[in-house]
Amino acid sequence: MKGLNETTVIVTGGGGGIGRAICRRFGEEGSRVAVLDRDPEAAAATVELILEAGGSARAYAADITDYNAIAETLAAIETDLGVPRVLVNNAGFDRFMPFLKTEPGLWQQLIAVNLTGALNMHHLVLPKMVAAGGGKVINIASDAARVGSSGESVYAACKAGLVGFSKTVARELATKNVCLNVVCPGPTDTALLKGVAETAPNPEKLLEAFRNAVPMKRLAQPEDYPGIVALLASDDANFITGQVISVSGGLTMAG
Ligand SMILES: NC(=O)c1ccc[n+]([C@@H]2O[C@H](COP(=O)([O-])OP(=O)(O)OC[C@H]3O[C@@H](n4cnc5c(N)ncnc54)[C@H](O)[C@@H]3O)[C@@H](O)[C@H]2O)c1
Ligand SMILES: CC(C)C1=CC=C(C(=O)O)[C@@H](O)[C@H]1O
Repeated sequence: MKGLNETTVIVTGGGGGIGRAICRRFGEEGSRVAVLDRDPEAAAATVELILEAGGSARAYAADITDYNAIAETLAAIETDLGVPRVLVNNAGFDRFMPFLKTEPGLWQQLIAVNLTGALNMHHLVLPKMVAAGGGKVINIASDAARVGSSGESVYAACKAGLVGFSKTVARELATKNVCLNVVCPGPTDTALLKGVAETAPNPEKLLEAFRNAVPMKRLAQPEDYPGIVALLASDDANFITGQVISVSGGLTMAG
């Protein structure tokens, strides 16, 4: 893809299922990949895979909910790899529970990671992109934000918030050559979905219901996402901003 070779790319949650697949793709494109994750071993394992394949990557252990820690981590990334031109906000987590059974403590945890964490990343990275003359942000939200998902109310609210936030900042920075777009996965075969399913009374029944809700009748695999993320990060997408794209086998068909 145009414009990704020797470009500095940050992927949050780069040690997880979808994040790792995205990191590997940027490695293949010749980007310098900053694999940011609160799980140091997971981040290191992703870096190992990229290096083995001949790419360039470094691991950064940091929690996106901690503004000051992220500021320090970004300073280190800039020193090691250069100013980021691409940011993929992918870190996220969920607990599956009907809203009336949830407690405010869980809401705060979900909001901290899925919404405030992404705000922290934007607030600290976007000024660098503006100063450098441009950049690309790809936010990984969820089809739960677009069609709703029983048991994921607060998570869905955070992801819908991320969609509205992305469109708004896309407008604010449109003349600064900074493009923000959103990719919405549907149910995907990763640790996050397994964790969600395990908290349901009948995990296999829930996974079957997810499969049946998808017109293409399968769960997504992490490898379903890197193509669209790389495209949106590339120079081929220089006139695309504020868009929301579902990659979910037809679960959401939005005009
Ligand atoms: N798996 C699905 O069904 C599904 C569906 C729709 C959207 N998504 C979204 O896709 C993204 C990736 O999910 P996944 O399925 O690969 O999950 P995953 O659990 O496999 O990976 C998530 C990664 O994020 C990291 N992380 C979590 N909180 C963090 C924090 N505070 N700071 C830094 N790192 C943190 C975890 O350590 C993990 O490595 C998430 O935003 C998720 O909401 C997933
Ligand atoms: C809409 C639905 C079947 C769905 C979308 C997204 C998810 C997510 O984890 O973000 C899924 O768990 C699932 O609920």
